[in-house]
Amino acid sequence: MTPSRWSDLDRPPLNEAALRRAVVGSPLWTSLDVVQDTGSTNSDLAARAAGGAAEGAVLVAEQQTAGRGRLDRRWSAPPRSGLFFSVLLRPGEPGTYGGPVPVHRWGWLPLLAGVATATALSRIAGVDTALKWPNDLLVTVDGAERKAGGILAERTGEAGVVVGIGINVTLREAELPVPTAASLALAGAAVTDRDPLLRAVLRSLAEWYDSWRAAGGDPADSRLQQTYAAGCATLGRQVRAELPGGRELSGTAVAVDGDGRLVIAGPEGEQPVGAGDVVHLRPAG
Ligand SMILES: Nc1ncnc2c1ncn2[C@@H]1O[C@H](COP(=O)(O)OP(=O)(O)OP(=O)(O)O)[C@@H](O)[C@H]1O
Ligand SMILES: O=C(O)CCCC[C@@H]1SC[C@@H]2NC(=O)N[C@@H]21
Repeated sequence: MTPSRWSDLDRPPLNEAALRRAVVGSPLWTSLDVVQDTGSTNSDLAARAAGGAAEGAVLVAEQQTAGRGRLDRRWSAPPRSGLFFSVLLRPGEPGTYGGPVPVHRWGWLPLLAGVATATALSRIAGVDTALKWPNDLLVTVDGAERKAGGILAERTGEAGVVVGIGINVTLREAELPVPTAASLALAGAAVTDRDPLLRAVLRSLAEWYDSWRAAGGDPADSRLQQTYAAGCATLGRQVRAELPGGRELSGTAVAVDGDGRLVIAGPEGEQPVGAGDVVHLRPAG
């Protein structure tokens, strides 16, 4: 058997038809497509959004050749080794519960996606994840916190946001793109079959998005803020932020505010920083 046949056995394809049956028509999700190979699902879905795609479109790739992370970083992983997908949300359009969500609240969307993913992974795979603000999913492997997933939220048009989620599922140590990365398998996940993992994450995402919208985007009203704070590895830690203009801010991360910004308590008092700023976590201890 050739190596590629081995990896086929190891990493079966997603079952697009079954995923579609399970997901489309359930609350929020209006379409689901699996593509074999593309640059970035975030870029592709943004193009579809510009063409008028409805809220709730889901685009999944078996392989990405130009996966993107926050702050212009790359996201790379071997074909079928994880879940690489994007969803289209339209918080700027009126919804079931009334008017659009005010734009200043949209900073919560990547954090919401982190909470939804962490909740689902804990429930279905028994993996405990911590959230590194704003949107890294950390797992603990041999006592060290390592990144098993990331979220990239990008505005599209006036009313839309594409939320991209990357989760390392079956990557082995030798395949990790950076030594600080990890996978669910390395963290001892009980489930590494990507179909049920994806279904669980999408179900959880729909539930959290629904309650956030029902609360008009106020994270305090929808349990989101307290759930995020409880699962956030950044809070209580020493951080260093690089702000626009080359300024630096060091202090303790004390809260995440109503707009999703990290509040840092430093020598000059408390200051919120946004997801566009670079925040480094100082090692624990
Ligand atoms: N599959 C992947 N899994 C984890 N990280 C990945 C993956 N692909 C690319 N990366 C990139 O590797 C880097 C590692 O993430 P990590 O959070 O450790 O670094 P960082 O954000 O630069 O750290 P810090 O902000 O604490 O200085 C990130 O830039 C991330 O985008
Ligand atoms: O770590 C980060 O900064 C975010 C990584 C986000 C990766 C996902 S994979 C699916 C979607 N498409 C992309 O190009 N990026 C996101």
